[in-house]
Amino acid sequence: MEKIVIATRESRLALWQAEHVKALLEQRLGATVELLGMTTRGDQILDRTLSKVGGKGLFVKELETALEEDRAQLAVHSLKDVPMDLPEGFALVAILEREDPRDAFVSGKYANLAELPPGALVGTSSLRRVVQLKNLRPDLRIEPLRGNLDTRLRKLDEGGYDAIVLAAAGLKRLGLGERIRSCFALDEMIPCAGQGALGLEVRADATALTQALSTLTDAPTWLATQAERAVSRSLGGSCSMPLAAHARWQDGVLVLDVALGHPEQPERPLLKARVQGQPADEGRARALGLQAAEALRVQGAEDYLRCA
Ligand SMILES: NCc1[nH]cc(CCC(=O)O)c1CC(=O)O
Repeated sequence: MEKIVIATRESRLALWQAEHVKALLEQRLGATVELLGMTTRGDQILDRTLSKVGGKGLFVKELETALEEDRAQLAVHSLKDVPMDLPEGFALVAILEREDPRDAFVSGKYANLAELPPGALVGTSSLRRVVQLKNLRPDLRIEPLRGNLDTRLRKLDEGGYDAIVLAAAGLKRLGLGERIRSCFALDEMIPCAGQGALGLEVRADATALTQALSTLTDAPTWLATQAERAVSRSLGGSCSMPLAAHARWQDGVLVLDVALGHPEQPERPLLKARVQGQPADEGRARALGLQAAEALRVQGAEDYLRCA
């Protein structure tokens, strides 16, 4: 196989993930691999919430341009940052085994959410986390928090917040696991679709590379994330939608938990559903996702989504 160039964002987490995939390609495929670091629009815009400036696609577009121009052959993404439908000409060809998918509670003074005093200030810019936090603790004040992981931790340490909520996977990958005071249970703070998993994207016409990379896919993660992403896709998935979808394997059964909050009135009740099944292939995993989306519609999801 010829040399593979991986296009990657330059945040510490993105570089870690690209290096991780580089090592995997070298070990498992005997490939020669180089990294091409680049800055995306999503990395540059730090003063506004992502949902207001164009959503998930902001982190992947520059990488796709590099693939298009053949400056790189592979893009490594946090799956949760990848739009539900890729632009024409690109394909998600492998999904690697998932890290811890949970959200983490990070704080100097407090060990968990229950310990926070009334009216405490929590930092997060994710609408999904906002609606679930409000549902668990209506008294909390929640303020925006953006930037890469190091920036967010610094803002906490400088005293800007009583606590912040971050993906456990990112912290663990960067060796910052000791900053986690506690993890939320998977059904009280349901992760977003794809959280903790890595997705490999190539040009749709890269047949040989697609074949080689597909051997790296972790089948249980692939099926679980297909179910999760189908929920988002069905409901018109975007960053401006406070949607949580997480599927986990329990004794051979895939249990999919979903929750939807109101994007402008986070205090409105969460719509929640759980569906389960034993999908043997991608199509049936997606069908499980559609079933969960339908369960949310029955509860009035359309009404919540109208203003999004
Ligand atoms: N939205 C940014 C982002 N994209 C991926 C991760 C962490 C790693 C992962 O979930 O795979 C994070 C940080 C966070 O949400 O706290």
